[in-house]
Amino acid sequence: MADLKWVDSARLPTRWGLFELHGFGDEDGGQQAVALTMGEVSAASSPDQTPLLCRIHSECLTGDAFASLRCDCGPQLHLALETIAQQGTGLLIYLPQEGRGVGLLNKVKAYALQDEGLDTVDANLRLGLLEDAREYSMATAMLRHFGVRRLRLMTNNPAKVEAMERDGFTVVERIPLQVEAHPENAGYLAAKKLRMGHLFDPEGEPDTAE
Ligand SMILES: Nc1nc2c(ncn2[C@@H]2O[C@H](COP(=O)(O)OP(=O)(O)OP(=O)(O)O)[C@@H](O)[C@H]2O)c(=O)[nH]1
Ligand SMILES: [Zn+2]
Repeated sequence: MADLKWVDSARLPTRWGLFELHGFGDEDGGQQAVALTMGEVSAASSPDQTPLLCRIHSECLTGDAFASLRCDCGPQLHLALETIAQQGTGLLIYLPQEGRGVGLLNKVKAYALQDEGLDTVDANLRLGLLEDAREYSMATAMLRHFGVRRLRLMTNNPAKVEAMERDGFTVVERIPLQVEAHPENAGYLAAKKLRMGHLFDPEGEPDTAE
């Protein structure tokens, strides 16, 4: 369970517009994370609170920073920020849970196994790791800081919706975050759909089914 506290906030101009960057950390500095907001996100925790457009993004160094085509993370991150900017209000939480929570070096090992033919799930299992080791207590701590209870969550992953609901948040709407597929990530996207239950079409058409 994360005991995250707000540390400070600063302006963050981006190509999509001006965001505010909020830093959070625990007492001993062992856990750190940031969130970006645009517009007025804090609201009273009333049952009829206007739901907030949110993205809870899992860190992916290769996709987010190096524009890797092995996954869809970089374009999803950019699309989420663009969508928030278009709507004028929203929150992006950037969680330090590289490699679905198994860490950067394990992800490199998993990629090496995938280069030999395993899919993204079997590669983790072969390494003795969970297929998805993420937990969302840092995200829920940040949502509570902002007073957000009701979300319009940008994700293709039903497990993320369930995790938020389990923690007492209401996901009023799941907004698909589907980006263009490439030959390099087609297998990865198909594995996420078939083996991890992600709600999207690997051919490229958004799947809005709940
Ligand atoms: N272990 C492992 N992690 C991966 C792999 N490819 C991407 N990741 C990590 O997966 C995380 C992103 O998860 P995804 O499964 O792509 O998507 P999601 O966050 O569950 O769902 P969306 O909300 O729709 O993006 C990031 O932390 C990536 O670093 C892989 O092949 N193996
Ligand atoms: Zn990625």
